[in-house]
Amino acid sequence: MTTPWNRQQTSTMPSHKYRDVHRRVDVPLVDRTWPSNTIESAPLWVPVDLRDGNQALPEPMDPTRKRAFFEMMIEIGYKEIEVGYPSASSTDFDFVRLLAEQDLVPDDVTVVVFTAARRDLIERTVASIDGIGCDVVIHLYTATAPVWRDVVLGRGRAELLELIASGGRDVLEFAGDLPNVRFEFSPEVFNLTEPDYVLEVCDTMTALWDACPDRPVILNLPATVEVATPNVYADQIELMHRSLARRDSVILSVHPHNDRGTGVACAELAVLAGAQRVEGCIFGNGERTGNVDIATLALNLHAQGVDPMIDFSDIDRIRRVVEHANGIDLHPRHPYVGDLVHTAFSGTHQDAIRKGFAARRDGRRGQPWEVPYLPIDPADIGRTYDAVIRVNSQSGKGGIGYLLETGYGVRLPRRMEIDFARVVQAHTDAHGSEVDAETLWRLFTESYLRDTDGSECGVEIVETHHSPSSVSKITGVLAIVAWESPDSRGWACGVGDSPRSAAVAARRSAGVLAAESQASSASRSYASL
Ligand SMILES: CC(=O)SCCNC(=O)CCNC(=O)[C@H](O)C(C)(C)COP(=O)(O)OP(=O)(O)OC[C@H]1O[C@@H](n2cnc3c(N)ncnc32)[C@H](O)[C@@H]1OP(=O)(O)O
Ligand SMILES: CC(C)C(=O)C(=O)O
Repeated sequence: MTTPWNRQQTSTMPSHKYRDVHRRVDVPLVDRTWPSNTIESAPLWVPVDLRDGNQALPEPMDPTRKRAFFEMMIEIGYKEIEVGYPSASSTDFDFVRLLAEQDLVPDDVTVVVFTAARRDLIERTVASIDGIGCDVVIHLYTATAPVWRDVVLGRGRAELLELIASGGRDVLEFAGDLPNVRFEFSPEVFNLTEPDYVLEVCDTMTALWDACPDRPVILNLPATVEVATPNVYADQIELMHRSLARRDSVILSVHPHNDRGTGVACAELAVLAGAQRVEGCIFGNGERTGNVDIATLALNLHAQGVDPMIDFSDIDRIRRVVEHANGIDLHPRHPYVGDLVHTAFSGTHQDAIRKGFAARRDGRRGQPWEVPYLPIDPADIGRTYDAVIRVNSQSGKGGIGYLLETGYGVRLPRRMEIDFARVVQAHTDAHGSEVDAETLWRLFTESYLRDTDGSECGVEIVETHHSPSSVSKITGVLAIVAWESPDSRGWACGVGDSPRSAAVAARRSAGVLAAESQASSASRSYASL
């Protein structure tokens, strides 16, 4: 029998065209340890925006944009930066020359230059770093996965290994004697390469380049096109971590892309599995759906109490530089940096955030951050609390009260908040749009602070209280109003069954009091209520 819960879904997608990655790559790891690990310190970060990010842009960066991006990366603390593919274009080559000739790289920063395993390209790459004063990594790559071997490069396993080794020898010939140069190799499409073959290739390179603890070789294992769930990548990395020769002379690096939307998860699990270094782009620009977002990775660490060692305390400035350099705007929901990521529109979330803030004010200040719905304190990354709560038709009294309180210093009592929320709901239902604090204040004034003929009554509600228990015989709502005019200033209170009637009573009383002398009204103290 067909019931609503076992109804057959209809197949319309040609999914039979694709093979599960397990059928393409067998990862022989059964005793994986990464699921039990935790990340306790930041990996080495390497932004590749100026190379991998740049090669994905409709309009690659000009020298000015590249330089601004590079300088910003240095300011916020990156110590190793891939600066280009010098043999790709004169712009890329000239940028590396600019860094070399104008000595623009601080002593404690290493630059990475990228090249395919082709002698002419390697020679030009080495020419680009001639005379540069800083440390340099020459990053050699060749794809190793079967489809690339067969379709793109037209070489079998042994022939391709020889092509790569020959590139490695060219690197040694041109740059082996340069004391400030180290080497990196990437088996492009590592994640779709047979584990035994990629291990053979990597071990060949570390032997050829004589990896040693004083001059370690970087082996960078990319998920060039993300094709599997992140646990598969983690298994692949752990297998390499445990199998590589000269492991103590290898810096194990990862380079995830984000085709399945899980680049961040891949990088995090890879670090659990033994990766020491992560290449990616700040906010995740890059080929197709992007390189892994190393800003998100860093702030994820921050959010779990681990210092990311990169300064994101002014995230909006970083964002402006990145958007300008790439010519691509960030999504308003982009993790950490998007315009809307610290904003709650919905009522129950606003209520919880407001209570979370109040709890911190009331004594939890020094304690670990635990404000509902806000994974980090927006102030850590230079954001104010202004946008944390915004009001529309999905909002409730908590959010409305929060905006009045932060915008106008008016703290409404519970019953008055409930009453006023109805007024606001009627407004948002009628208009459909968001209301800002100014509009809320106008609605509030119109509802509670105007006389029946619509004229301003010249007083302002500064505070209202719900029947304080210390005041016997008063039931209902107490409203306090204040006024200030050239002749007098003071405050008054009123009691009523509803917020509205309390406000009216307070205003009446204010009207009387305002006529009295300032001295006599000022002598009434809060406590006497
Ligand atoms: C995953 C990645 O991000 S890899 C980096 C990709 N980035 C880029 O390609 C950006 C910069 N590239 C370029 O500007 C150009 O491709 C250049 C200058 C490097 C080379 O340009 P061209 O000489 O015109 O070659 P083209 O790009 O058309 O083709 C690449 C050739 O190199 C071969 N090749 C590709 N990758 C490699 C490699 N890693 N090692 C050796 N040879 C390679 C290809 O098989 C092809 O050879 P073929 O012409 O014999 O078929
Ligand atoms: C070759 C490597 C580093 C790369 O850019 C990739 O695989 O995406």
